[in-house]
Amino acid sequence: MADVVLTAESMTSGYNGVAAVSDVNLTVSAGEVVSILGSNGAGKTTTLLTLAGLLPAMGGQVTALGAPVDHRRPYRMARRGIRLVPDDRGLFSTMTVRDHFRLARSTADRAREELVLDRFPALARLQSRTVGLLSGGEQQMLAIAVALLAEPRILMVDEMSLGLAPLVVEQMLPAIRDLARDENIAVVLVEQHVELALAVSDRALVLGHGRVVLEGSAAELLADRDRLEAAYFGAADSEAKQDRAV
Ligand SMILES: Nc1ncnc2c1ncn2[C@@H]1O[C@H](COP(=O)(O)OP(=O)(O)OP(=O)(O)O)[C@@H](O)[C@H]1O
Repeated sequence: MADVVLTAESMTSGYNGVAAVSDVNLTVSAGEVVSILGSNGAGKTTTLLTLAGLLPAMGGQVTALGAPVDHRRPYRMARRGIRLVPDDRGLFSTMTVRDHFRLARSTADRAREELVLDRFPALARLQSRTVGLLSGGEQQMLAIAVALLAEPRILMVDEMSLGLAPLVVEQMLPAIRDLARDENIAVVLVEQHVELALAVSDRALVLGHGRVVLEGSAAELLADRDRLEAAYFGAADSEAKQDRAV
């Protein structure tokens, strides 16, 4: 049986008591890549933050690595091996690449650092560069490298492709898939690049107005583009029609 490491059951969450996502069900196994897709405002980041324990669920249950996710103890979640790379990458712009590695050293030994640098050799050459002078792709590599130093069992990445050149995204997304397979990490991606995300994912779900409007294996979703587009754009279209009717 697949080693399920993350589950959401009827998960509802949002802000100031108002639900932004409702009734999300999800399971992710070790080594699997699952993408959360959907148009702007659909609820992707809210879902990811709730899965990571950074936002409280208003209803339902989230379980990670066999225990309920507890938003009141984010450090405990991190220690248990859950890492989120936020869409702003969570780096310090005036610190160097080496500083970021040093900061993470309490959780990483030298051998782990070598392994991570093998995956992103560009970072080895950029050790003394401050983050503010790195390209977007290099910053993204660093953000993921810092997360990997902690040997995560669940890695969540929010909009990895944000601000990156398409060619860089085409390199980085397969690197994430390889990571999941090689290190048996469960990966949850929030992505706007639907085709590229599906190309590296095992499964995906599409959110519309905070609800799951379509889900399936990446192969199934790619094989039925009409259905995928209807799910993806349907919510936005109906919203535009309502606006025009006013
Ligand atoms: N801090 C917040 N306070 C109140 N409402 C919020 C907050 N963050 C997001 N929202 C609202 O929750 C809904 C879902 O937002 P969310 O950021 O999860 O969507 P998304 O799918 O990630 O969007 P995008 O692709 O544009 O980043 C939106 O209506 C948004 O306005």
